[in-house]
Amino acid sequence: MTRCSLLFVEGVANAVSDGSLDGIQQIIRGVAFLNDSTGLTEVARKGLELYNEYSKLPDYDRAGLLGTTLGGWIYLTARPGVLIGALDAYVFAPVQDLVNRALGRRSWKRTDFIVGERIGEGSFGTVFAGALVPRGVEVDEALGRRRRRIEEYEGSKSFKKVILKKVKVGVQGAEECGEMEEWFNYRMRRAAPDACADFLGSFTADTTRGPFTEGGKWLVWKYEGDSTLADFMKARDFPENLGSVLFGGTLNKKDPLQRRGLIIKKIMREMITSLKKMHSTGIVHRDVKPSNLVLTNRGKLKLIDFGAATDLRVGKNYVPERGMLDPDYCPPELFVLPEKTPEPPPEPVAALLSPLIWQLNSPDLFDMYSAGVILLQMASVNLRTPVGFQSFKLEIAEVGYDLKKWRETTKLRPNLDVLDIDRGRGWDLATKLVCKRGVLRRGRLSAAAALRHPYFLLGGDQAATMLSKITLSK
Ligand SMILES: Nc1ncnc2c1ncn2[C@@H]1O[C@H](COP(=O)(O)OP(=O)(O)OP(=O)(O)O)[C@@H](O)[C@H]1O
Repeated sequence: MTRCSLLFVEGVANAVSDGSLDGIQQIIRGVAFLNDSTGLTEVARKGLELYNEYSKLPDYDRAGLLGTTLGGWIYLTARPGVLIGALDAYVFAPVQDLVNRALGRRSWKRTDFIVGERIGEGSFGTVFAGALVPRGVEVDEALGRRRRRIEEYEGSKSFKKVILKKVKVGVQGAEECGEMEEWFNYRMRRAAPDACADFLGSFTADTTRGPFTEGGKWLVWKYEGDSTLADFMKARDFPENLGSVLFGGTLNKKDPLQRRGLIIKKIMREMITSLKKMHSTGIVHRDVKPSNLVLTNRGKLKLIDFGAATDLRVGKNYVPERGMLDPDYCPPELFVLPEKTPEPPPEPVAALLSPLIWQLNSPDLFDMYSAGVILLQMASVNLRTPVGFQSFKLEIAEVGYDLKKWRETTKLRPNLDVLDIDRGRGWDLATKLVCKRGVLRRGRLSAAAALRHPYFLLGGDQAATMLSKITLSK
């Protein structure tokens, strides 16, 4: 073992100090020696043989091979990550499936849930609040009592509130959208679980009774919170109404403008951090808006509604010329990829091409425009009214999506003081998100670049969050 470590250390030192190939050979020998001593020699021997073959090559060929391997590695690990994508598809997804089965998450049935009030309806599904029936409890299936029954269970130990989405039956395309949303939720749960609502799985109704239709599919999430960002934004006291959820009482002594600034900054940081995680795995949400950001009781913003999302790592849910569902937050380019981009090829080919597509088109910038519009809306009450928002859309289009020009010419007289504090860093960020793309389809900040913007650097929101945590834990 000591000899093996010595070989290793020497090898690494040589390889690092003079970049010598002998150093690498020495490392392999170290592995071989270790394996010898444990009886597992084969892999290291093969490595050594390969290396010997490689070192016999003329210098020119060696450099070529090294260059190709390095280039291949960079390509395969570049965004959106072909290599990690292959691991995800062939290793992580089957493992997730096994774990779900073991935990019973994939084998839900109709009688596991109590369906409560209807809280929303989209184009392909109807959303209900509900609860998981506590273990060992028989559900009384009498209709009309369901809503009351949720509250009846509320005090019980294993009570768990859920959100149920009923995929519409007999509506064209609804079934396909349901399948897509399920696929994206599983994918997001593997890639960025803290960025989205906790997806519990799905079930198919076995009979037609109450809200259930035989054969109809239902998707289930953990109930993350009572309100979305849109609900908070509708209130007159926004953003103050989020102060205690996000920071406890730590902002109480601050100047009101500074307080509003910190709340908005924290929301932006949460939203853009989630977008960064999602984009780094190749997914573009395509429907980022306040009503698709749910606020948990712990003050975390989570993304919901992946019905319009597209995974450009494998071309999932990408249909050329299909735009965004909600035109209010849609960027001027309308589509994530140029309209002439063809239908995606089969998944493995699409995956291999994805770094190229990503580098050429930066599809993630699509969501970043929506994030910028949300920032403006949070900053100015005039842009939160339906009439004001519609006027904003017309005015910004008229000035070619140049936000600075819009501010000089707008008739809305928006109060954007909260973006002007701290030497106008918030306003500067807004101008770099709400803009047209340049000639190379760039020019708008990506999520990673936005988080490096001075607006977020040394952000007082982080200090206040820490302070609120310390205060709470006392
Ligand atoms: N996990 C969750 N926790 C709490 N509330 C949720 C959750 N998921 C969804 N909701 C609530 O349900 C509403 C509708 O959900 P969702 O946006 O997924 O459905 P939809 O059918 O696409 O509706 P829409 O087209 O109106 O967006 C959300 O606005 C939110 O209020």
